[in-house]
Amino acid sequence: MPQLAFANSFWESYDSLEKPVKAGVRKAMQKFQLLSVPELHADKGLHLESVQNAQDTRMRTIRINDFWRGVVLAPDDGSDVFLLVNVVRHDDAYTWAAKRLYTTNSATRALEVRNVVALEHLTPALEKAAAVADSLLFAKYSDGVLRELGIDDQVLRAVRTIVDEAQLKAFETLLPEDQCEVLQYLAEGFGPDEVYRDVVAVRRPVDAGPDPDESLAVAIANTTSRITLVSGPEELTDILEKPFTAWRVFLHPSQRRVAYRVSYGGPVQITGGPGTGKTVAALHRVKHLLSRSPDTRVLLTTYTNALVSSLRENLSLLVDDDQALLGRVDVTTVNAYAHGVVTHLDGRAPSPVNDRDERQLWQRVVKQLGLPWTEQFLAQEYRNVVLAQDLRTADSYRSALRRGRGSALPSARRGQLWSAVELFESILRAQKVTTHLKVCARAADLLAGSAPTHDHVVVDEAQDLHPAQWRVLRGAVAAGADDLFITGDPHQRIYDSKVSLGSLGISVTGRTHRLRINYRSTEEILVWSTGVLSPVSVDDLGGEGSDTLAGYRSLLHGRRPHVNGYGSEQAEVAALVERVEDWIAQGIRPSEIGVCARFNVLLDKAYGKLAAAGVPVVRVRDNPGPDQDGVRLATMHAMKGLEFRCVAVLGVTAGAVPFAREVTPASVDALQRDADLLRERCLLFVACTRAREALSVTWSGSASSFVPRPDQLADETI
Ligand SMILES: Nc1ncnc2c1ncn2[C@@H]1O[C@H](COP(=O)(O)OP(=O)(O)OP(=O)(O)O)[C@@H](O)[C@H]1O
Repeated sequence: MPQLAFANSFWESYDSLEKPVKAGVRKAMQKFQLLSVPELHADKGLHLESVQNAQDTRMRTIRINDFWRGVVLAPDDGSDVFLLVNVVRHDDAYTWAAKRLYTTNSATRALEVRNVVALEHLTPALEKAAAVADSLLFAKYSDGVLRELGIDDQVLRAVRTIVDEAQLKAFETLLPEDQCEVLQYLAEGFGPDEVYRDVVAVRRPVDAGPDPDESLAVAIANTTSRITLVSGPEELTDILEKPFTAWRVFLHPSQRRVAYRVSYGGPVQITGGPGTGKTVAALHRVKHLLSRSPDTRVLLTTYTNALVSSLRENLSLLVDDDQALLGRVDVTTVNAYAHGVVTHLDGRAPSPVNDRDERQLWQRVVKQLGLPWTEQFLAQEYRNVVLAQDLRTADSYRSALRRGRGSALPSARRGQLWSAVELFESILRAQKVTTHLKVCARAADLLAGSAPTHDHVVVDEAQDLHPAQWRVLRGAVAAGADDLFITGDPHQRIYDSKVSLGSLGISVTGRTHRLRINYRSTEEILVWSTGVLSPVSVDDLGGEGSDTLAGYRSLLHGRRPHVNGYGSEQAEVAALVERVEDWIAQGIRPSEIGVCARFNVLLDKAYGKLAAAGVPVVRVRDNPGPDQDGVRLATMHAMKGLEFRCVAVLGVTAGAVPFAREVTPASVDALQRDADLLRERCLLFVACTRAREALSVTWSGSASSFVPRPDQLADETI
């Protein structure tokens, strides 16, 4: 019996097919499970036929129905795996198939595909232009070096014509995948050794022999990041009937390497820009950890309740709803976990106040003691120094290094400030309430005196955790191998937390990894959004240095973001309604559209106008389930971790982004002011990077200074 495999190009086309065509695909695929190879060739219904003038003699098409054909790569070397590569409209199928050539990469040994006709056609003319060009992008790499990295003759010829990154980009859809990735890394300035390590070594089978020309079946088996092999009829039905979620099956080698490494000696940190699949890597790690032993317990944390729900759903998808496995994972926010620990071990549930009440309490303290500071300053000092360093006495506060604070506090002043802390805490006690961070501090104390609750902790959205929350996580698991798996992006820090992981007993030295390929947004959206952050640098996740987005890119392309100012808020909202209606008219479901703003006031207006135009709308804070219809409305903060096909960011005005009230005046604390401004900038970055295909950024009056000017952006977005 033959075997069947599916290429990622197939899934891209399959997902958008109409139901009857999908049924036709399923019927055709079943034949590959039932018939022998000669029977397949003879089957009238399947009509497996070769393609005229095909560059790859193994190309065949099969009949799906009168209008659609499947494109299949059939083995001609005695091996028996058929690869379904695409489903294309009847008339286009033959031309599509005729131009493609599948080859085995000499370095990675994976199967790759190129548009061989386009490459042959373009190269000679480009060679002429290259002969008189001032410089060539890959001139400093010898043929030998490039060949070591898997570049073959035809690609090498094309490579020698490339003058700049824009030309490389134009080649991207034509080049074989692994070779293209090698070239992209080299173009980004990574050295050949790094590229070998990150692109080749992670794919190359450990037992790769000297001969790269093995059978098609072997090459297919080597291509796990782009091809799925189906083992039997049940698996076939299963994967063709469920909505295909590529992330469950195809991991980039860099994702697979971090998620499925058998064991780490201690805490491990995975960073990467928005949409690089950090959450996906965290979910696969949980799956791996669960498989290690039948009674392992895993704590999986994220930042908001909305993200907890989506993590639960996705984990359930990943482990095929296996309740025995799911029963061994606690998915929660750190605050909710800490609350549970305190309730359980103290025997009563704490009552944390919300941020607004906490501010009011500080106001009361300022008034009562006649202090020279604002309530904002005190709240920040309490959060960023006292709770961050877990200072419990006046003496420890007096001698503490106030890292990140820009205002000097001499000893006498510190005494005065400490009396404010004491008064604040005594009011909390008198009212029998507490704060979320104090619940965390209590939980960490309790955990220190009891057994760890879990065998492994996996932390997603780690960038915003406060040291008090890290202490809880540290206490949830015994220090040692595979204790903490941490994913986060310091460019998406939108709350005021500074941490030094090392000082909290979480040393990731030698165990840090970075993901660079964005699977969510188009390159056009990424380039624009990274322009928001380009004037600044951010601290890394562990608080030991700075982080960068070098090498961060997307393989997807689309339209440039729509960026526009309006004369009034009314005009801006009216334009939003039109835009949303336009997206819906293009076939985008309302639930695939996200609309966000800095404040609820503007969202309320957008809600009213959209609803009045007959567009279904829901608020993200009302936790709509995945099946609930309606455009999603959320504040920028609530957009964290979410994604939508289309995103409109409203109200990006000079007065709202940054929001002056959230920015500490320089006269109060200059360092805090810088941190606040950075946080506001990151907030806009987070909001914009939620978009998959279309992004609109608008304002009324004057634009936020964070909106990149055209001259601050790379060429292709202008
Ligand atoms: N290997 C993959 N193949 C296909 N799609 C993927 C892959 N990895 C991630 N994705 C998709 O890319 C999108 C972003 O992934 P994910 O949410 O894990 O990124 P992230 O790095 O956690 O993002 P953010 O930091 O912005 O929250 C999701 O739609 C996810 O399904």
